[in-house]
Amino acid sequence: MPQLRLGTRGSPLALTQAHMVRDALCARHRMSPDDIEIVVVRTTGDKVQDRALAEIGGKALWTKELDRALLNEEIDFAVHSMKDVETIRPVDIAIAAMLERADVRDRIIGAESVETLPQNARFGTSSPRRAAQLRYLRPDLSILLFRGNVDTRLAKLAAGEADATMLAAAGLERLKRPDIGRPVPIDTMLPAPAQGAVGIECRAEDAAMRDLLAAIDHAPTSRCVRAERALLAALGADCHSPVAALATESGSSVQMRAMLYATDGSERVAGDASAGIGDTGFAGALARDLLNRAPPAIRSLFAG
Ligand SMILES: NCc1[nH]cc(CCC(=O)O)c1CC(=O)O
Repeated sequence: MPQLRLGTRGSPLALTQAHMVRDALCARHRMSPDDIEIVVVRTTGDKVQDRALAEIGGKALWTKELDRALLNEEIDFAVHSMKDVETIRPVDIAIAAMLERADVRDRIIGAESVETLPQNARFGTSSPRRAAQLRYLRPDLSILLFRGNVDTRLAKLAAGEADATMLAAAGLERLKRPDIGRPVPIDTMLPAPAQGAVGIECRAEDAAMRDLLAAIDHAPTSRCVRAERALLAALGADCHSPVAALATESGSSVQMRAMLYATDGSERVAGDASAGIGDTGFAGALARDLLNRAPPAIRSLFAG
């Protein structure tokens, strides 16, 4: 009899991540996999595949249905790619743990590098961040809307719908396809905030669940991803904003690099900051610094 119900989206990547979380809990708490039932919940983002996400309007495309299942006690905890989790969460839902972050880079598929893409190549992506970064570096490219899960996008590429695309290395690794494409250096494409991190949420009041999950939390990942999310919050940004940010820890300090782009990639503003580990204010300060220096075309994108 399963005692805990784990909610997840049904994509192959989401299911893989759900199994990683189940394995981590079993290893840590000496539970058996039979104790954790995996419950697939279909989200709006899964149902609507043919339009740009920004166009669908509405928020919480990847989480709303899972949030509802959590609050209705149909599931006890939910697994997400932290990159897809809204900046502002319902107060009665807690991000209780994160697994150790994987490779944070993007991988380019269909070309060796951004620099060596043929002139005027067709680049498939539906990420406003990737589109803006590519337009900034390579204004000649034509950017095409490319949605769907990892396999769908690879199939579209194979069918010649675009010359190249980009996917997160973390997703490819978890799907056991780590050799597809080439990694793009961080200096060329700074990743999305929270890229590569898997997060686990539960009801804020569920102290027993929070304790179980806290035991599998990877603290450096949690701190870095929370700092990146604090930057987004201070910017008034969400996962559809053309923002790149990466926090990393070394020794007793944390560094963050961040970039804001104009949607058309015509301009960008970059900044970095460092602080002692555990500093909670430095990301907000970096956000304000970026907004102060941002040209109007960028500042107008952010509500912060
Ligand atoms: N927005 C889709 C999404 N959300 C998380 C990942 C990959 C895994 C991760 O970054 O943690 C992806 C696919 C991609 O960007 O290639």
